[in-house]
Amino acid sequence: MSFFTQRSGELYVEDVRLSDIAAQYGTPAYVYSRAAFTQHYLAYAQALGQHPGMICYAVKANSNIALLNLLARLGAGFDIVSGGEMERVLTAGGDPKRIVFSGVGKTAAEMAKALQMGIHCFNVESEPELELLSQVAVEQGLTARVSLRVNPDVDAKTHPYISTGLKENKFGIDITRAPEVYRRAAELPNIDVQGVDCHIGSQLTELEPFLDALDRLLVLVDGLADEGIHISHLDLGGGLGVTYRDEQPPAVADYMDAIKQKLGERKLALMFEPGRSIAANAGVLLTKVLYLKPTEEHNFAIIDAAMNDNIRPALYQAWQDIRPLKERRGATKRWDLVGPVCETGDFLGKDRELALEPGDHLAVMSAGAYGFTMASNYNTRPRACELLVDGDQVYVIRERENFVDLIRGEHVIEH
Ligand SMILES: Cc1ncc(COP(=O)(O)O)c(C=O)c1O
Ligand SMILES: N[C@@H](CCCC[NH3+])C(=O)O
Repeated sequence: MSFFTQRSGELYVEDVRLSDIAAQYGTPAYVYSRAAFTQHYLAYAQALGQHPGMICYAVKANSNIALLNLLARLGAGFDIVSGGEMERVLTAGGDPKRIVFSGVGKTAAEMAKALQMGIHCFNVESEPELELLSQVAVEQGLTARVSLRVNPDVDAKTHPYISTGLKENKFGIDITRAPEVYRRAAELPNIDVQGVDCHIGSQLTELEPFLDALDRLLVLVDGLADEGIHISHLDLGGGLGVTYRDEQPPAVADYMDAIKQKLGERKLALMFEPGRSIAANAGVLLTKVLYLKPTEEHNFAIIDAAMNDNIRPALYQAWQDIRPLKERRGATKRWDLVGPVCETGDFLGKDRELALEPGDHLAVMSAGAYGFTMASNYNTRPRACELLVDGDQVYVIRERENFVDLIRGEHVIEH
């Protein structure tokens, strides 16, 4: 069910007309639906059901503290990749015992803080990281619960930039070397080996790569058990895809059922780290048409949102639907929707059949994940505001940046 609906030619989020939001708060603006976030998270929690485990929302997808707080209140855990994300989760009232810490470049300071907070597990991505974690844990007089993130060399069949489980990717420990590293982990001081972690990529639309990876993980888990190294949980990714255009990703319940079935008699808790499938279709980016500039080659519609607000089209040639907030009768044309940034790659959509006039408002759909979190200040553009809709209420969950925000911490030198 979508919480972004068309009623009498106007686009709504829950019970609020998006054109009213654009008029009141201005553009560009990210707008999220509380009901959508809730529903997408609960789909995972319900599919996990009574099976031991945790749904750890991947904070990188959308890290606004209001959203983290909503998820924390629903009982979510969190997958973080930096000390900054940990601070966000804690500020939002997340339970440190429900945090897993992923990422290839954790620093000693980040490890120490995470140990002090008593996080659930470190997903360790290399041998030197494992050695450092042990040292830091000894210094702190604490024990680090760990999973090793193994790289199963499985093709996730997604965009190469968001594939993470191939040998050539920087992520994880080659699965063929994993037993050796587990042996080392088992003998290191202040390290408690708990899990096997695997993440093969994002925006996966087929079950097969997940299940192929799981087969390889289970061979590893069984082999380790034979050596007396007992694994109590699996942390499984990649990320289920979403429908941006016509993709048909598996349903969360089917995905999880298939995984549970493969476990057979093994008593393994299950952890998941979904980001996109919770956040993407819970948000849109509102923008306004500034100018129409038809040329011999292209019809450019210059809009007030740009690649600094949403870099996905520029970075991955990602396609996101672009819809008018009010349907306009009249002749349509194929428009390239381009932003004000001085880059040829600054577009949010190309060849979109729309009837446009200057001043019209548009929504870039499916923008709740990897939208605001990847935004920048390029061209000294303030980052957009973020708004959360709950029924007929609109809440400002992040104010639009101003010039003072943009130069904070900069200094001119005296001579
Ligand atoms: C380790 C890890 N966990 C979780 C995620 C979130 O993935 P997604 O947004 O596809 O659900 C990613 C991103 O690919 C990741 O690398
Ligand atoms: N930022 C990417 C996904 C990266 C997933 C994180 N490993 C996107 O927008 O599709």
